Amino acid sequence: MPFAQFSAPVSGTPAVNIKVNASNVQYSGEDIISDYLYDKTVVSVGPNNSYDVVPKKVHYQFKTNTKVGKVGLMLVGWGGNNGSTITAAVHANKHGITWNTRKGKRSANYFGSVMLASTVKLGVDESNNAVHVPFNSLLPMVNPNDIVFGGWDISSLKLGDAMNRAEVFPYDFQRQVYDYMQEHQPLPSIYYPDFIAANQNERADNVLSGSKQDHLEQIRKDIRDFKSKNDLDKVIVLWTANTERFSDIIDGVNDSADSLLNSIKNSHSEVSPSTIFAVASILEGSPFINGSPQNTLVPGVIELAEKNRCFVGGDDFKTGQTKIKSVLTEFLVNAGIKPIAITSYNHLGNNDGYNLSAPAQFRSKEISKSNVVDDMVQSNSILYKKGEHPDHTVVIKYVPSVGDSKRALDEYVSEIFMGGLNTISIYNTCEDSLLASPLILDLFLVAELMTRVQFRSAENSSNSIESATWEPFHSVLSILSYMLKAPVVPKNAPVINALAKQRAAMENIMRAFIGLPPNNDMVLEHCAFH
Ligand SMILES: NC(=O)c1ccc[n+]([C@@H]2O[C@H](COP(=O)([O-])OP(=O)(O)OC[C@H]3O[C@@H](n4cnc5c(N)ncnc54)[C@H](O)[C@@H]3O)[C@@H](O)[C@H]2O)c1
Ligand SMILES: O=P([O-])([O-])O[C@@H]1[C@@H](O)[C@H](O)[C@@H](O)[C@H](O)[C@@H]1O
Repeated sequence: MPFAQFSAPVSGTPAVNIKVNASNVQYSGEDIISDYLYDKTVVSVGPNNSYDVVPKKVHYQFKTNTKVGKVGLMLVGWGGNNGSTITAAVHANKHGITWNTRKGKRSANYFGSVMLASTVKLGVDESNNAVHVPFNSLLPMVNPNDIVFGGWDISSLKLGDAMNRAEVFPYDFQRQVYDYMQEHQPLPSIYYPDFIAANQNERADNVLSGSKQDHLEQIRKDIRDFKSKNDLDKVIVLWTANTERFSDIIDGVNDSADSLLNSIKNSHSEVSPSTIFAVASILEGSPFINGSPQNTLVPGVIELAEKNRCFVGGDDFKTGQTKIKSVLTEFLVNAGIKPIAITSYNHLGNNDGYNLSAPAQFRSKEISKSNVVDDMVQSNSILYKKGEHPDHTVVIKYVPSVGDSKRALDEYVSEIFMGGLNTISIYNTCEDSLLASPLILDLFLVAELMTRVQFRSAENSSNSIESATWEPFHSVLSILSYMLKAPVVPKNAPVINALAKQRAAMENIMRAFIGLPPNNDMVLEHCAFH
């Protein structure tokens, strides 16, 4: 069977054509079917700290459809810094735009996207040297240059003017993409002032009237119209609008799918705009991803997604200060060093910072930024007693003059050998939107891939795997965790924030889809004398 040409990574590197020649992998029509033995080590802790360890192999089969199709991405908050930045960047990559800066000519790229600008070790060559390939070449993925953008904003600015307002790109770049961007007009959106900072009112000139049910039906219609107008095979909806306050979780209001749908019908005040977008997306069969910290994915949304076998993911893009925290804390704790204080301060001057200058919106961000060390701390009972954790403080200040060029200052104080103390201080100028917007692509690309994957397992059955039914992954896409500060996971699943573990999970799951074992870096080939 001629092998499907996977989409080339668009940053100018040549297309990579991976074909796995093994008895456990079949290329059948449009599908890649892999037979996979999942290694699981079951541990039983007995008396006197005795650990009984049983290695197990669980049989899975994965089926990945290789037909990518034409896919749309609808951004909520399209006219914001992230939304306008990613749209402009895709236009620039698509049209090969270069621009002049004080440091010389610059070309479009996708740096900062783990799928498009990072590599994975595929295996070793005949001399046992590692062979690395672009992450997105492991499986067929959307070429980002082909993404059809759409979306909503409570601000009516067209995307060219929104890009100008964002002040992220230099003039020589903006002038070259302006006309492409002005073709994009955000659709009117849902605006409930109670959920975002009052200071956002000044830009809210593009809002829907009517009841919450009217809003739900309008957003659903917008998704349908966008899909048919652009002749799309599927649409993914991603929230990159302002941070909302948390919604109270109330029995009978948003604790179940039925109660949530009923609350929307009754225009209950506790149903947020982002939750209505999530419900609309799910009812239209479009995956919904939350790039902000608020609890959009209330229990009613999760249940609705599960009932409709539709994907949801979130929360809050993990970009600069928090991404480093999820690496540094893992390094310290795994080195047997005990962080006792983590102080994260940052100031920024963009509209996100303006919105976060309000207490309720800051609280949402404080929560998502504060829980990121929990799994690493809880993994080491030598350093931390049960319930013990480092002092962890998050401060965010709004300083208009720095604009999108957020400044992050962090201090890590740790207990080291024999009562010593170690202090690590970091000053990080994170260009907020240039770090966050590539993650919009990663969330989109991985979520889209997952819509084409089914699996079956015989783990909890005495029947053969062939008699098991193919099913999609759980609706809550925890595989997206690497891109998110506060990963939402299926009920009873562990929350993993350690960045290296998150990346390894994403890589090894995709390797399993093409029948390859997990990467382990043991390099035993190089351990012999001869
Ligand atoms: N580095 C980053 O930029 C970064 C990192 C992590 C998370 N985030 C989060 O991503 C989100 C967007 O960040 P940004 O810098 O683009 O912010 P932004 O303020 O520039 O953009 C948000 C946009 O959403 C619009 N908006 C607000 N409410 C809306 C609604 N109900 N419907 C449609 N549009 C609405 C606003 O008009 C604005 O254009 C924020 O929640 C932010 O906290 C940003
Ligand atoms: O860089 P990071 O910590 O991942 O995330 C950022 C925060 O540091 C910043 O305070 C906030 O304004 C941005 O929206 C973003 O959330």
